[in-house]
Amino acid sequence: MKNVENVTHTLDPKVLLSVQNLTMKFGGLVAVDNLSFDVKEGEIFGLIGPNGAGKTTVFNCITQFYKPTGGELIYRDNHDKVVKLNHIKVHNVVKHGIVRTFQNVELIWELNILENLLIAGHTLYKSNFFDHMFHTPRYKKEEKVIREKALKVLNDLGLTQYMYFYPMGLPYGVLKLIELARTLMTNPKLIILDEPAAGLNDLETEKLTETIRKIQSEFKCTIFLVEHDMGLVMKLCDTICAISFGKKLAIGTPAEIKSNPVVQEAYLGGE
Ligand SMILES: Nc1ncnc2c1ncn2[C@@H]1O[C@H](COP(=O)(O)OP(=O)(O)OP(=O)(O)O)[C@@H](O)[C@H]1O
Repeated sequence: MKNVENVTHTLDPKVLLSVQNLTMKFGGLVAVDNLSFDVKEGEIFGLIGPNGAGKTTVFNCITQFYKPTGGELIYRDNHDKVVKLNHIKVHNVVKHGIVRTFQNVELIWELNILENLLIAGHTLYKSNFFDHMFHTPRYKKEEKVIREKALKVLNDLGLTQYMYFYPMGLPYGVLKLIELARTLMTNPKLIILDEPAAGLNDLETEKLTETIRKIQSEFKCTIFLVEHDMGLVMKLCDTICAISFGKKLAIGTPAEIKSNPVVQEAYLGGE
């Protein structure tokens, strides 16, 4: 029998992820309703909408945490292979170059920052249990490569000074940057950020904006974010898709979305 994870599909060369007629129902509730949009390779794409609009559900469908009720998610992976994410198992999504952060900081509090990054890099290991048990040359070589990568990522994001600190007690803004650093350990193509600026002050938000831009340009990643801070979304995103009750209201540049009367109505209720 053919393995469905290996079936190839077609996709416009400029597009990294194509969300096609995505629908997610929870019993009688339609959280995402026949939603379609494309995320272009290398862009910063924002998904916005009022509370309960279905934004997190879209994320959860892309990462296969939820299996969509309907529609297709077509994606060009880090081996340039076009795959249908619906066929990928949730634990294999990261191997295709998709990584996400959550609304709350999700670091391992018992490990220092460097160790947190090393753990995140484990998906890159090719060595097996035997290699790990007996610290074989293959294991030692991989350890060295992953450690060098972690040190480089920390340096590139200006976080080297925190390398041996434990997360507890570090400023929230720094923890958010460390989460971003951690996502880079899996060599991602698509980074999904769930409300990255939530809980940050203005200065921290400014630093976060800079770091996201750096990740886009220097690490050549595509960024897909959900964010309630409209200032940040308008400043950072190349393309914005606005949704309400799981349906698409509009898609376009920040200026187009800002001046769209349907989007204004959904946010302000026509006031
Ligand atoms: N696992 C679930 N079971 C049942 N209903 C759910 C589940 N997950 C989400 N929902 C419902 O789906 C709808 C969309 O929720 P979702 O969390 O995707 O919205 P959101 O746009 O991310 O909201 P917020 O901005 O408040 O985070 C809501 O009505 C929510 O209650």
